[in-house]
Amino acid sequence: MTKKTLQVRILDDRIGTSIPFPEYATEGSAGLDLRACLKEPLVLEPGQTQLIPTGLSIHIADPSLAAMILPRSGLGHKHGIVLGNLVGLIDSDYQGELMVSCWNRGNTTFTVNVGERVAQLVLVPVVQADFEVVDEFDASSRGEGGFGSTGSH
Ligand SMILES: O=c1ccn([C@H]2C[C@H](O)[C@@H](COP(=O)(O)OP(=O)(O)OP(=O)(O)O)O2)c(=O)[nH]1
Ligand SMILES: [Mg+2]
Repeated sequence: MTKKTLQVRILDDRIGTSIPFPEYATEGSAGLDLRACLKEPLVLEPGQTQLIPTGLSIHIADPSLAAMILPRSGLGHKHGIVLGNLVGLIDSDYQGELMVSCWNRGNTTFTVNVGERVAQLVLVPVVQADFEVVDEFDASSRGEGGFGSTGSH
């Protein structure tokens, strides 16, 4: 396991009191659940998308890292609550509030309660590319085949 110390700012004084500070739910958890730092419950009608504040900002600072905001499987599978941007990518130089775009892709109304865990944050390694422009690539066994070129079995 790699551990990393991240700077975090608490932007809402309910974080750490009535709304728990994010934590890894188990020793093996990859994600930290992000909670809806709302003033009041938010009703999401089918098809609606709302940007939900988390009350937190992080500064990853290290360009070899990023954070991803991913849906929670229970909310997504059972209630159709996923992310309006499908996946959120947090740049290492972003210092603003972590925001979660919640999309009700289901066909029933869903109420997001104050402090509810709406998504999860995963820290991931990043490699920035230096592009070397070439005329041709060394041959590979796949070549230009894609989009099902290897068949369906
Ligand atoms: O779910 C998300 C996605 C992004 N962000 C923040 C962090 C990220 O670093 C910044 C910009 O995100 P992105 O680059 O994906 O959005 P953009 O539409 O390209 O905006 P920008 O022009 O600011 O880069 O917005 C969030 O808080 N939540
Ligand atoms: Mg961008």
